[in-house]
Amino acid sequence: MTDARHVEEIGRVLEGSQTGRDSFVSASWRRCVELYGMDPTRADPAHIVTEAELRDHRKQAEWMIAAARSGLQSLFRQVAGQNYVLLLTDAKGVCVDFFGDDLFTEDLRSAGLYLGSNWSEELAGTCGVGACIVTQEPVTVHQDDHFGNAHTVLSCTAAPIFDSLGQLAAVLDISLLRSPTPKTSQNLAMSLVSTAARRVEMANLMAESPRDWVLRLSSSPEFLDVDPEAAVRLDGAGRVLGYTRAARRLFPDTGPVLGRRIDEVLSVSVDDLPDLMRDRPTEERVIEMRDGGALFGHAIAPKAPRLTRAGRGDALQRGGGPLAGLTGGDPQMARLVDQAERLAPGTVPLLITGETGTGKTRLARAIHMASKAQGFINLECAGLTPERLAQDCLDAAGPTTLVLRRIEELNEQTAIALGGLLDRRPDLRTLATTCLDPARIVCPRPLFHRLAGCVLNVPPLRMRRDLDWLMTRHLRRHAADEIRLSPSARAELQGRLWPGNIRELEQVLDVAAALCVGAVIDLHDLPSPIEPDTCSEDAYDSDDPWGALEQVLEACEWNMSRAARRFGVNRSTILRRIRKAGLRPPH
Ligand SMILES: Nc1ncnc2c1ncn2[C@@H]1O[C@H](COP(=O)(O)OP(=O)(O)OP(=O)(O)O)[C@@H](O)[C@H]1O
Repeated sequence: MTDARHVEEIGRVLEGSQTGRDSFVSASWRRCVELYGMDPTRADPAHIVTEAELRDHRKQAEWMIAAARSGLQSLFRQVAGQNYVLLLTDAKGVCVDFFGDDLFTEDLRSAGLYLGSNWSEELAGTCGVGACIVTQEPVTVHQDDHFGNAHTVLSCTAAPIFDSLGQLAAVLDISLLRSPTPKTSQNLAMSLVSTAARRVEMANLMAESPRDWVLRLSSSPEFLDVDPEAAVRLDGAGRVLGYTRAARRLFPDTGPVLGRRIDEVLSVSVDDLPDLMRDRPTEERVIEMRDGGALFGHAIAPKAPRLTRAGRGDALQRGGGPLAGLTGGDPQMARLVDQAERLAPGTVPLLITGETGTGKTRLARAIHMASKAQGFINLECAGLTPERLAQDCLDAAGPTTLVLRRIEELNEQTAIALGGLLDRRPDLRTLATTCLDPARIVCPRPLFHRLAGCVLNVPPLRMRRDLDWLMTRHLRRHAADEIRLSPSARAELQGRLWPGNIRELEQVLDVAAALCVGAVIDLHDLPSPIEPDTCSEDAYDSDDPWGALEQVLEACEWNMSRAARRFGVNRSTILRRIRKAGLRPPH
């Protein structure tokens, strides 16, 4: 349609004619002229908020950006290569997160499709985001559905995202710079964006609710546990604390639902929740609906106060203890902690291996605390003389833990003296640490075997899945006030290689906490990453970094972009390497 015909059609709609447009489009055109005084012939430039305003918008939408990010990433993966761009706007229409193809950056900028652009109807005229904010429903605003001539090449499909109190929180928009003429060509986009918005609401509700019951609902038993349609959050008395949009539609229309008991709005009571838990087959977890239909329910019980590790059941039953606090659920660390807990009370000498800063000494201390030994001697092997060794050990009587840091640095005389000391003092239990592969430690073999009764390997930070937990815990413990990381700073840190491991992480966070103004550490507050350390050894072999591909992918939960950042390559290289290595993501 030419510009003149578009303007002429808007004129006819204003006079009350039906031109075959969707009614929400005609209504929006009328508002554009009559309420906002807009002129469709004028090609207004995109409305971009200032840097400072954008920071404010992003800050207020921080929780939503964090909840939406992985949903947006997976949606962007689904449409990759098809020229779609994804925008997440806040409830005011300002774009606070953005995914687009770098190849089209210029085109996207000139169409106003980038961070900070304001797509509210009163500024941008009829458009996907604006219409979605007004109608609070998913919409497609296709080509000349747009009010202003500047936007009639675009096709925008947008779905609303609601917070758990039922308020509009954000809009997820998927836009095309060039699209086929029929509007129906965007039906698939509509389905994708609506599904993504539903999942973001679900993720947000789950993240808010660790101490509450969550009842997830689905119309099909097959999808109940994997991709439910709706969810409600309940307190211990069964009162509704929050819900997703789809759940709200299942409740009666009359009056507010928040604070009411679940049995007043659905045919299920708090006492039924245990019967709807995962140990029952999905098809048995039926909830009769008042209209005669049925839904399937999945009740998730409140989490116990803080589960720090995903270890084995029996290990969990042994409870907290000094070792449990070493991991936030990383599977490798959980196994290590489990082994350490079993070995700690005995007298077997342990050799703790791992790159610099991974926490070997910290593990040694925790093992000592979980042991029966009373005395604790902690010695650095570099420069250690036989006299100093003898002197320090003389002072300790009774069962004593002797930590020998960096055993590879022990000189020959001290190694001989250590052998003699261990002969004389059977109550000394050694916990030796090393950055080297045990096979490369130069030390008399008899002594080596006396030190390495069992080898415990501490994983490097880049292989750990509890990086988020470590960051949050360090900030909480060491930074003054309530300092948090912005989503972009967190994403940047998640992508680093951490050659200095936890020690480096702590330093980076301390620097960032000191530099940031206010309570949020942003990207520019982070010091640059340091070069890989020569002590970082075999696990990340610089001759064959791809040998660690599968481990890195697992540590990144198969997030290709994050893995790409860790290797310092782009996503397509990672994909090629995955194919070459014949790896498959876990289901
Ligand atoms: N599990 C953990 N949780 C939190 N902080 C940790 C953990 N492990 C180590 N750290 C912190 O990381 C830093 C380095 O730890 P540690 O000195 O034990 O490393 P290391 O492997 O012995 O290093 P090196 O080999 O260079 O001596 C310390 O500040 C320690 O408190």
